[in-house]
Amino acid sequence: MTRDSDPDQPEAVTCTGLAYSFGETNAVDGLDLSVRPGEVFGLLGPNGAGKTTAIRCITTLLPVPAGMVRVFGSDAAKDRMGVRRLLGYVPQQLSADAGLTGRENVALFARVFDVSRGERAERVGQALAAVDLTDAADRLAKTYSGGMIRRLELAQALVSAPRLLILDEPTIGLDPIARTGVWEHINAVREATGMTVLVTTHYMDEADQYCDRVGLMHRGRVRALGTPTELRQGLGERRRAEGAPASAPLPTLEDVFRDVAGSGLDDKSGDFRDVRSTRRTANRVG
Ligand SMILES: Nc1ncnc2c1ncn2[C@@H]1O[C@H](COP(=O)(O)OP(=O)(O)OP(=O)(O)O)[C@@H](O)[C@H]1O
Repeated sequence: MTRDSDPDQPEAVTCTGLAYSFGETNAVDGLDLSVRPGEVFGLLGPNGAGKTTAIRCITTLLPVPAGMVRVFGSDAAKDRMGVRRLLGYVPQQLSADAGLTGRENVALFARVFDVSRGERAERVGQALAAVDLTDAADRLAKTYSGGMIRRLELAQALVSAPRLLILDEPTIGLDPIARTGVWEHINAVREATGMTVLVTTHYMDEADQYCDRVGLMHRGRVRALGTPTELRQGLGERRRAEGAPASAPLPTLEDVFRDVAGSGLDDKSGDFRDVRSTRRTANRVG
């Protein structure tokens, strides 16, 4: 799935030494990150690793107090509107309005993102079709399942035809079938448009299956970077060098993460924020 970079095209995202603190908490602490045009890049990490904060700096929703962020060459600190025009963002929080139909929800985003009046109806229809919601388009969003709502939010982000789609935990709280559905639609749009995708997730199995490259983030920084296979093979080789039998199964991405983050996967998961974000999604389903 990995695409070669075009040397003439700037990186989709470059973060250099990005830092962001909430009071005493260094949420992002010297983040270096590079996302190549056309790839699906997964930013992985436990609760509190700094993923959402980094994403919010990249989307210009938070300022860049230290370091540098560029999106397709545009500086997020100096050209916020220029950066915003390049991206579609699906936040963790609910962005669909339960009291509007699917079509009205997407049309609202088309207006906000300056899709020209003449093109609007067609682009809204295309975005809904891309996520397989044409038949449900004229039903109120409050009648949608959790997976349909996530796909509707995807359509909202896609209606402006972004070069970079940023998704924060797109499948949290969804059942396995709905999770697969969300990913299949992301991939189909990516294949059709060449769009770059930056996604955060806790789900190592999803990252392994769907991401071209992943960055394992822990305590505000990327601690390991590569394709899922490279990272798994790298740990396997290291374990063999340390005496593991050659017949031992290839480590999983979760093994790699535990190796990088120590107990990081366990010590914060299930905390208040984790519960709150899962509940937010659960509320959508109800
Ligand atoms: N608005 C805020 N005020 C104070 N501290 C915050 C705020 N938002 C995040 N933090 C803290 O910053 C750190 C990084 O949080 P962030 O949400 O970026 O992590 P994350 O990796 O996205 O976690 P999650 O997977 O739970 O979304 C955490 O210690 C968190 O408690």
